[in-house]
Amino acid sequence: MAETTSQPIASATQSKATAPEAAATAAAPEAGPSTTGQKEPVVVLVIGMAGSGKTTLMQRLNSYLHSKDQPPYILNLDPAVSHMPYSANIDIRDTVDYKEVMKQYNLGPNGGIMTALNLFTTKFDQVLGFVEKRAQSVDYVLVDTPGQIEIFTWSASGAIITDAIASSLPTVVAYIVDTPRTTSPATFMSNMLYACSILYKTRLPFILVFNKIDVEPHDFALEWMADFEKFQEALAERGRDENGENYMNSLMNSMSLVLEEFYNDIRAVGVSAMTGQGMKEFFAAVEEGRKEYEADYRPELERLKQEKDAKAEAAKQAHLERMMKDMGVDKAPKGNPFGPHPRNEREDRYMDDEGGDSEDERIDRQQEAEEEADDHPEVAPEDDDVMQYGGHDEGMGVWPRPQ
Ligand SMILES: Nc1nc2c(ncn2[C@@H]2O[C@H](COP(=O)(O)OP(=O)(O)OP(=O)(O)O)[C@@H](O)[C@H]2O)c(=O)[nH]1
Repeated sequence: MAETTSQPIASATQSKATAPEAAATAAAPEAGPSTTGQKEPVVVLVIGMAGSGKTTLMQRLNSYLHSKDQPPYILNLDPAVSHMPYSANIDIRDTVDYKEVMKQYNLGPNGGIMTALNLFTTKFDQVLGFVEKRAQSVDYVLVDTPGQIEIFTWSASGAIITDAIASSLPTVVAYIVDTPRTTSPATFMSNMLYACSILYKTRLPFILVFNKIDVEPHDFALEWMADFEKFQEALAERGRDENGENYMNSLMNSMSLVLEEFYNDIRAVGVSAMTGQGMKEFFAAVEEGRKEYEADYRPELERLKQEKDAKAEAAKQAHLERMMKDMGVDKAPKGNPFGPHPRNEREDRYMDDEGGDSEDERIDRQQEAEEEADDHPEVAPEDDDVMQYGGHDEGMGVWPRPQ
């Protein structure tokens, strides 16, 4: 697997902020410290519907960071991207040729992309190794995902990649919205429900990125998110189908609570990947996301890890106990290493001679022996035989005793 150095292809365009998000007040991009005291980059997972502008935004973010002297580390996970206006450090296309995959496995384009991603996932530990090696020298890791959003968000490989990245480095999801195509209330709601489902699936800090604000400012979206009645008014006006039926109303009402909760949880920024508007706000939101990761996600990750370790330990113990039971030693009385079955002669001897007595019994036996010795000092000690043939005693001369 090859690793290359990313280069800015377009020049960075400094822009004025257009949207009055709270994020706008934050400073220029600055990667923060980890709880371990080591510098860690933030991973930005760029996810969005086909055509929302992910690749163009990746290029814009790349050139913006280069202009700030903070070149990012870039991963491209889209095997089907035909034109990539920036160079990635790690590109899935260098590892898997999705067209070849289509041919060999007799698949259509989506199946080819999905299988290519699955194959790449088997190598993802290596990819993560590369990223971790560069963790000290970069502030941002940008990840472009396949255009067919569901291939990444609802596939096993997408989940494995997301979890692997998020358990290794602070990670933020940037959900890209094609703003000009989202002005209809029905499309807006569908897009928000999709974003909501990704938030609840990944549980990662989330940024709604309204792209293409050079064509359509995203004020309407912010208003709908802040004031649900305004959204309902828009829906009443524009949500009718060709027969004049407002088919979305009842669905909207039942979804309203879910979405209100969702809007409370996320931050939204407006950007233009084309002109470079909103970059500062975007990176301020990423910084907030990093803090949220440290405050909420990482402790939860640690807790889950401890829980998993405890479960693994319990499973190990249960396995051991089962094994002991199978061997018949699980209910062995204390001091009897032979288990509950009737003891044979050899085992009896062991128990009587050395292993079977408890500490108290041994002390009693010792006392009895001492009392016996006091009462009958003329009786030689039990081990006298041994002394006769091998030892040396100063008072008694050299052994063996002369006969
Ligand atoms: N006006 C305008 N056009 C944009 C902007 N961002 C992207 N586009 C255009 O939108 C189209 C799609 O952009 P891409 O970057 O290819 O979108 P994508 O999400 O990567 O598309 P897939 O690879 O199909 O998923 C292109 O024609 C871009 O030039 C923007 O901020 N403003």
